[in-house]
Amino acid sequence: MSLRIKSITLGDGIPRICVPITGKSREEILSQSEIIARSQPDLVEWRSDYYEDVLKGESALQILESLSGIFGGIPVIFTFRSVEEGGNKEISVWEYQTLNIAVAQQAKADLIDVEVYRKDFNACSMIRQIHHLNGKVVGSNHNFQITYESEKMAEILYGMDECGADILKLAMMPKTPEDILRLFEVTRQVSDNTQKPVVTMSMGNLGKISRIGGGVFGSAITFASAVDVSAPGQIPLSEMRHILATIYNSTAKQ
Ligand SMILES: O=C1C[C@@](O)(C(=O)O)C[C@@H](O)[C@@H]1O
Repeated sequence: MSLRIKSITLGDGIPRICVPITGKSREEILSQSEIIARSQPDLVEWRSDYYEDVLKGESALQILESLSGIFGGIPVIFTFRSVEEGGNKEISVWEYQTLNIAVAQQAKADLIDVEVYRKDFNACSMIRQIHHLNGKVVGSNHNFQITYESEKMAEILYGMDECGADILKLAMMPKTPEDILRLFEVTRQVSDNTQKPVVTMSMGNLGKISRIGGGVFGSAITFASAVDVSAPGQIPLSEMRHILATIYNSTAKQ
């Protein structure tokens, strides 16, 4: 059920807070990171698809080298989010594979996000390659329009598990409060039936309750903003800390 990454434990009942880095240039990424590091979140996610030079030579690896220095003991997730799943930059399957494998080889990122249901892409094989390089994987899937039927959501999460992902993550957009209830139900069911941490969120304003309450149903990470949001509905880090401390009676840093 729980997974240890550096000094943090995921999946022990208290959600950990992950803050995204969304700078467009090297300068912006590093200055955001300095600010974020000062607020000491549990994890950070570098959303490399925001970075204008991400696909140029070794630029992404150079940024990761700097981030590992800035964040020290705070785990860093490397994510390239494709346009199809709500990201900012087009990337071919070949470029996506090359980039993620280069990041795994470099071994500066603690987790690599892999879009398990990307079209014409063998995610299971990529996950095996990343594991071979001693990397760890966040399997992910997103829909910014709708919330799938419950069965489909469960299938997606179990499919990531079968494929070998170390963390199973699903982000949906709710149209009704019932959509959020269904996401909670699936989160509870899947997290009870897998050894892996499950991470789910309902996005947008309506879905904010899932970012706060998802941990009660088994979601292991919640994303909060320190400088900029990387998805609709993210709550500022300082507010999130207070709310989580109240709900989970945790000793999380304030
Ligand atoms: O998968 C996720 C979750 C997310 O989409 C959210 O809704 O908080 C934010 C993304 O940056 C991250 O990669």
